[in-house]
Amino acid sequence: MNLTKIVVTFSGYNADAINDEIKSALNHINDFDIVEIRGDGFDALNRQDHINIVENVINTFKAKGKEIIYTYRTASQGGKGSKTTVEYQALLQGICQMMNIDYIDIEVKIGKDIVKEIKEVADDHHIKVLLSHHDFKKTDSKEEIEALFKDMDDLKGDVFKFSYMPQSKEDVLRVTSIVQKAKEQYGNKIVGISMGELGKETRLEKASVFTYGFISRDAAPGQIHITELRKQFPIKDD
Ligand SMILES: O=C1C[C@@](O)(C(=O)O)C[C@@H](O)[C@@H]1O
Repeated sequence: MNLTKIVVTFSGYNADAINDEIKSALNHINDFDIVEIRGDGFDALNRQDHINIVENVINTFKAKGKEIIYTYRTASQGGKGSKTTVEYQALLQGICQMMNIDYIDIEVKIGKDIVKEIKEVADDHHIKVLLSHHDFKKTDSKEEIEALFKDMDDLKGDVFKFSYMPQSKEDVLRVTSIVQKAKEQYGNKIVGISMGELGKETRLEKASVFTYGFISRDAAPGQIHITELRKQFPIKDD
């Protein structure tokens, strides 16, 4: 078994676009382990249409033995989501109550109390909590990233993930070394991404527990097609 799981991100903006991604993913079924549904991608749809898409993805890929992450990326973290904090909390809690997912992505900067309240609902439904932080402009300092992990640890996340935009090679190297160190400290639960062309190599490193790739179109700068990722992380039976 590989320690790094490949996550395919579905970033379609409506049912047709998601259906295309589903179809392509079914044709590449061995190239990924987990499906990430980006709920902010189809934020413009009404509640029932939103639920139908999520259910469709879950039903299709759970039957194939894949795990599911639900993510709603807010605009403040580089996503398309325009929900208020109150709406964000209600959406994530509702998804945990209704949907058979494995992980819920919670943006840690939303506020500790809100993270705790969403986590309570996730725990009740045996859903793992993936605490995330993104910055599409810069990379935080070593001290800031360490403080971020400390917060994620205090909040008892199952996975700690950050994705930063590098401005220099040093930013990329800082991310790589922090992921290694944090893995030693917290265990195999760290995902550290340096975005863009400059940071691409971080998506091929084995220290991260997940690596995110695309099937139809990239959901973040520097994302790699899942078939390329599978070459780096071949399926092993041991
Ligand atoms: O957090 C991540 C990682 C990501 O931002 C990336 O850089 O591949 C893509 C997002 O869909 C996902 O939620």
